Amino acid sequence: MAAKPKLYYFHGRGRMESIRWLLAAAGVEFEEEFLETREQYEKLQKDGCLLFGQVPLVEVDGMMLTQTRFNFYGKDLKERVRIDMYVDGTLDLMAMIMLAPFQRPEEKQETLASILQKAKTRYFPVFEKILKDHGEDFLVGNKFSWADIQMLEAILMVEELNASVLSDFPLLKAFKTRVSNIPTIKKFLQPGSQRKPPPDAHYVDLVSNILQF
Ligand SMILES: N[C@@H](CCC(=O)N[C@@H](CS)C(=O)NCC(=O)O)C(=O)O
Repeated sequence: MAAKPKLYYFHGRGRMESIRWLLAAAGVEFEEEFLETREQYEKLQKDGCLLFGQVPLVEVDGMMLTQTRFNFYGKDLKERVRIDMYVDGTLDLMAMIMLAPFQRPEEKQETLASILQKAKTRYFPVFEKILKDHGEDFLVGNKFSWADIQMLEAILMVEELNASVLSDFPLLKAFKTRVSNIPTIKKFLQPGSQRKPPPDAHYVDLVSNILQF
């Protein structure tokens, strides 16, 4: 049996969390090595594991993968293009939320308010309309895909900023319930899974120290 994929990242969400979501949704078990020191990060670099000198790093069957994306990936090119567009859109939204904790406290509140506004006016209306227009259960091809996994991750991140953010988006609300109840996802959402909590001050300090910014 092939060894479990091994994930190298900080003990927090960041850019690894979407990969954790994807593996969890696929029912793939994985191991994690958490970066706690600058030395661990430098060793990965010295050993040539980090193509662009960056984490996330995923080790699968002896291959060292960065820029990591896995497949839940549509039946043809047209579906894949749509999945890519939706994934990249939600990733832009999530990246803003991901980076906010690294800002100075006086900027942070303003940034979070602006992210929330963008979620409500730029991103969620698009996905609400997609669901309304095709009337299907999932975003692409009436089949559970990477776009759905990441949409749910994004919804939950935005709800951490404002719990009632979906009140004007009934189809997204129903989508959230539907996807959350897929058995592998349901398991990942339960306490004790490898899902990580929102970043706290300790996480922010740790990442800033290891990456030296
Ligand atoms: N496009 C890359 C971006 C990776 C990235 O920005 N990683 C950050 C940590 S979350 C990093 O390693 N920064 C160190 C650096 O760029 O020197 C991906 O998604 O994997």
